[in-house]
Amino acid sequence: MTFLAIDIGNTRLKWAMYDDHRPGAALLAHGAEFLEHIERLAEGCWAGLPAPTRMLGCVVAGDTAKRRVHDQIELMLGWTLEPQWVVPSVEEAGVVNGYDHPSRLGADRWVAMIGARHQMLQQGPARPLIVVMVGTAVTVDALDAEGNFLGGLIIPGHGIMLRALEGGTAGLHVPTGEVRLFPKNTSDALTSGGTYAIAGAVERMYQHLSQHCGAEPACIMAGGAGWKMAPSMTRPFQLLDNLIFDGLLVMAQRRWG
Ligand SMILES: Nc1ncnc2c1ncn2[C@@H]1O[C@H](COP(=O)(O)OP(=O)(O)O)[C@@H](O)[C@H]1O
Ligand SMILES: CC(C)(COP(=O)(O)O)[C@@H](O)C(=O)NCCC(=O)O
Ligand SMILES: [K+]
Repeated sequence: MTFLAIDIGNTRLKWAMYDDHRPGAALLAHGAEFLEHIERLAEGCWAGLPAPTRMLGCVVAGDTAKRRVHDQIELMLGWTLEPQWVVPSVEEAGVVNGYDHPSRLGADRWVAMIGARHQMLQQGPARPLIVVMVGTAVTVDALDAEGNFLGGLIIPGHGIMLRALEGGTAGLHVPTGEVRLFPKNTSDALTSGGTYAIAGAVERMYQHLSQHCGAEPACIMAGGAGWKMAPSMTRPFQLLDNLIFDGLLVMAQRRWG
């Protein structure tokens, strides 16, 4: 009952193979490729893996990326699975989608919220919840204690912020700096500015949500650049490496039992 989980973001494809399609399944293998290297998967890290029985993925990088992954799956000898991709719905796994147009919500945000709520309920009582994903873009999503997704923020990630500033000015081409409370050079000013812009957005959402719910929210953070944010956060949070995969496992169990 091997299960392949795939998360195609705007920078990298992340994949993980589990021995079953349920939360708590054993991780057999995992990896990440930049999108320009998707064509390496079949001959590279997927070669020699056991054939997965099922596959569930989420993709925000567009249909071309999805088709390129289908091509890699077709190249795999003995793999006969039907790839399935998450489409955000009105309700799934105890999370209610409050977006104006539920299917226009990023599939990665939907999966991450379902994974995060499941994690929280494993650890203790239901609380309001903030889900932060620090990838190409940064998303800060809010759920009340009942599992209603109230809405969320989208802001540029570290890389996009820096490239936008470099592209829009003459004097901001500098190496990466350090995060400082009072930056005294351009490199540190840019690195600190980006980091505190993200931390500040999370702090604001924390205030909105605790005021709205009258309770202190839990905060779960994930994404390739999550570790960069960890020292600069203003509230308690939990950093989860496999949040999207956790969400895909919850959804897979509900689909296939
Ligand atoms: N080892 C790494 N490889 C790639 N990106 C990294 C790495 N460490 C940190 N990052 C940062 O993480 C971001 C990509 O994170 P990821 O979660 O893969 O994004 P996405 O889901 O949007 O593809 C990049 O913008 C980069 O700044
Ligand atoms: C906000 C995102 C670009 C984040 O993408 P990522 O940083 O994970 O590559 C993605 O979730 C997306 O394209 N969302 C669709 C629009 C929305 O969620 O409103
Ligand atoms: K992502």
